[in-house]
Amino acid sequence: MIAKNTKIYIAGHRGMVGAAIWRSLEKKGYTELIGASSKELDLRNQQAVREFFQAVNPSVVIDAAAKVGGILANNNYPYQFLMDNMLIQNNLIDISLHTNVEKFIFLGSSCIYPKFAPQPLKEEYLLTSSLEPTNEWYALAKISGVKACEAIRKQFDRDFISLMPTNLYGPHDNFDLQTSHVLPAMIRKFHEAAKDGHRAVVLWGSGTPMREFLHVDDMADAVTFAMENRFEDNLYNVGSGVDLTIRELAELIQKITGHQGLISWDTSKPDGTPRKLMDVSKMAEKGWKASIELEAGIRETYEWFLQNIDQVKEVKI
Ligand SMILES: NC(=O)C1=CN([C@@H]2O[C@H](COP(=O)(O)OP(=O)(O)OC[C@H]3O[C@@H](n4cnc5c(N)ncnc54)[C@H](OP(=O)(O)O)[C@@H]3O)[C@@H](O)[C@H]2O)C=CC1
Ligand SMILES: C[C@H]1O[C@H](OP(=O)(O)OP(=O)(O)OC[C@H]2O[C@@H](n3cnc4c(=O)[nH]c(N)nc43)[C@H](O)[C@@H]2O)[C@@H](O)[C@@H](O)C1=O
Repeated sequence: MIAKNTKIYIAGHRGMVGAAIWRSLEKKGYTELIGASSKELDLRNQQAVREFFQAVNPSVVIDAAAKVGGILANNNYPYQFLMDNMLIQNNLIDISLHTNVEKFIFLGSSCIYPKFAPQPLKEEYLLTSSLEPTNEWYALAKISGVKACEAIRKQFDRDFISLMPTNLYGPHDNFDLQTSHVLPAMIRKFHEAAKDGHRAVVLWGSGTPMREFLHVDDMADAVTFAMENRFEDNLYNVGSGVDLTIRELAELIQKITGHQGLISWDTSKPDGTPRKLMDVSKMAEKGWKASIELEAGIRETYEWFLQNIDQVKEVKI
């Protein structure tokens, strides 16, 4: 049982996931939420992180801060995706081990699993064969974060755990067409093409890869659940357990946005992993499952996009 006045530091609280975790914890009555923007605290700076922890002394740390992007950004900026993520997570994990942090939640990604692993992806498939090249840098950083938390559990018996989210979407996503993930990119592309006389929309790759999507409010709910319950293992997948092809996703978003033009596929862009459906039975056994259905979640995200169209986030690397 965690007291409602426990000091909870959400690293990356202005990001899509961090903001959703903040909303979820606030709704549940937690009163001592702590956040700092990257301008206020650059988590790559170890000394600054130490001073921040000395000042705020959190009991719970949720690491939702990372260099994040879609397939092209991952492929184009391997060094930043590897190094920024290792620096951020290493500083947070190490200072949390050496201070009074009682619970640490690390967020990884489904891309940590091997490119051709059997489907659905079970937690035990980690490190059984090679990674997908477009995001192996990011995946390696995330794997080292998972292993650091596992080492701390094993050696010091501290409650450090890792949640592996599938592809996420929702309010406050990144809508920059060069750096975003596929779902916000499609919302923007179809919306703008519909407004522009229903011109053709150009999408990337072949359209055949399959992806699983989870609404960020479900993700935040899973993080809150993991914070409030003791988990015996280190690693838990978090997903909806359902996937579809990129082409099917395009048709769904085309319908939701009312676009009536053609779709063409730019096959000079990478497809990435052919499929990465999570096995979510371990979280289900603990008592958590997703509740937001994909079409309803995209409709809500599209509404949010329309209402925030002049100020949607566009992340540059
Ligand atoms: N989006 C997705 O589909 C998925 C996300 N995840 C994981 O979820 C977590 C959150 O992702 P998401 O919310 O989508 O990403 P966002 O890009 O929306 O948010 C990332 C946050 O990290 C912060 N941040 C980045 N670099 C630094 C830094 N050097 N110092 C301090 N803060 C920094 C940013 O702070 P600021 O805004 O102040 O600059 C931002 O708030 C990440 O760990 C990601 O790997 C996992 C799977 C899928
Ligand atoms: C969450 C996950 O996200 C990344 O992996 P990804 O799932 O491959 O990323 P994505 O969402 O950008 O693409 C999914 C699929 O969709 C296709 N696609 C079509 N048209 C557009 C398009 O317009 N934009 C984008 N971005 N993709 C498109 C694209 O070609 C690909 O086949 C990781 O690098 C890593 O960061 C990670 O962990």
